[in-house]
Amino acid sequence: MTIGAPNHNPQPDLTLRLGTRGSMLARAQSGWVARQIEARNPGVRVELVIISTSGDQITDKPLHAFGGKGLFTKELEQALLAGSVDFAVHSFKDVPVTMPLVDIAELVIAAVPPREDPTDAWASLKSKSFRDLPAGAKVGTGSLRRRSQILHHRPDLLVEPIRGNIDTRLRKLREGQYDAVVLATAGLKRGGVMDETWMTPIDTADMLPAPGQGALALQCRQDAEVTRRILGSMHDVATAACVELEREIVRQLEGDCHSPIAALATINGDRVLLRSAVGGRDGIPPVAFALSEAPVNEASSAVVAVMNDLQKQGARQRLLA
Ligand SMILES: NCc1[nH]cc(CCC(=O)O)c1CC(=O)O
Repeated sequence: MTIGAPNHNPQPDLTLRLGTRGSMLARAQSGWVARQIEARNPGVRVELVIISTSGDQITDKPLHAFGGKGLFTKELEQALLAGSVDFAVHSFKDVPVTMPLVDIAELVIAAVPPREDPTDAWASLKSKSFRDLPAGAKVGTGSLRRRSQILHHRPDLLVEPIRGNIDTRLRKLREGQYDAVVLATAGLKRGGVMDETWMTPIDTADMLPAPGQGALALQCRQDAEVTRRILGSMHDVATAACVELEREIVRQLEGDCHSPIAALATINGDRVLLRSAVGGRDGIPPVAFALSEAPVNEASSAVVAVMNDLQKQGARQRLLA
């Protein structure tokens, strides 16, 4: 630097408004994204704007019971379209697989950050796994995917609905309303509440996660070039590819984010492993399981193989019947 020259930033100062849900998890995820973006883009500040969604407002019913797509994403998308925020952070597993919908063609997922741990976690004060609970013990989860996989291993357990954000679920567990609850490991870790003395990630051989679990989607308006370039600094190609494969399974089964469908793609070197587990309607066991491995550049052949195998086991019919 020339002595006496003004010491200015290479980029003009810019503030991006990040629309986020108000839950502990949403704020933690958005805070993480905000800090990452600021670190990667000197001169850029990210400011959090809290937006309440219908999924947050209705807390007394299981999600699949009042259904509808995008319960946690719709109000954020409206704020993006209205221009009151510049981008939004979604948990990828809450983003409808049919997105972009026709009416929100103006929006785009501009980046997929590196994935956090995709597993589910077993939280319990009295057991380390579903294997350790006595018959009749009560497990809290409203997810049909988790329900079908737990009952597949342990048809003698009682799986009962539980709603509320992570703090509420953990409180209900501590109060003894449940013997165990199942939560996404990523949410516990990002929220800073993972306590390894009574929370244990469940091996993916025992329970496969929801498509997109542990991954985030950064969404903005299609025409917002500067925002798109800045968000692009967060993009992780491998995560985006894996999540796309997982979501393709749901699309081909004509399911949605409330279906008892699990899928996980993992990349090892130049190969991708795709695994999927599908329960029956209402989360009824048994669970159909399929896996396939392929070179990363022929990943769609793994989807074809997994779908064929699931179809042989009648997965689509069992989702509807
Ligand atoms: N459906 C709610 C939801 N959406 C995303 C997460 C966790 C974070 C993630 O999976 O990325 C959770 C809570 C949970 O399943 O425990």
